[in-house]
Amino acid sequence: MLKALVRKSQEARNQAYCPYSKFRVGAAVLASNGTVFTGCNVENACYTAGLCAERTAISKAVSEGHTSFKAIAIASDLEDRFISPCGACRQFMREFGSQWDVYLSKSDGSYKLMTVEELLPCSFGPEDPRTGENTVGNSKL
Ligand SMILES: O=c1ccn([C@H]2C[C@H](O)[C@@H](CO)O2)c(=O)[nH]1
Ligand SMILES: [Zn+2]
Repeated sequence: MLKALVRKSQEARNQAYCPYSKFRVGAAVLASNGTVFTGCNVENACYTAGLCAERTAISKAVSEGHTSFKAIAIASDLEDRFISPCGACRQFMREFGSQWDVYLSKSDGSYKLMTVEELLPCSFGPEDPRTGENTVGNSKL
């Protein structure tokens, strides 16, 4: 089951579009209803416009109506190190909760399990901004 999610992230890695870094990354996110969405990194000649694999996969899921997730697996070609998501991806995951699982894998498919909370402690999330009709700026009326 989780091995299967890691395998799907490895398959997605094959689609990586990374002519600049040549660093292939794949991700597979498991929605709460059991559907899996995959993604790869998508780089751009304007380097800063590039997308990470994790955000590609999560955006595919959200754009098809899924905002509740059980787990995400991430794969790279690193042999001796577990791939570790960048800060932007950690925050992107956290938008959809802190208590879900992140499988960080090595190229041989071995993995380390961490929660979003462990990857991004003391986080800022959707519950935090106090905006809306009963507030002015940051002050609750
Ligand atoms: O967790 C990660 C780390 C890096 N990358 C991508 C971004 C860029 O395309 C390349 C090199 O940083 O790898 C990901 O997609 N996910
Ligand atoms: Zn990232």
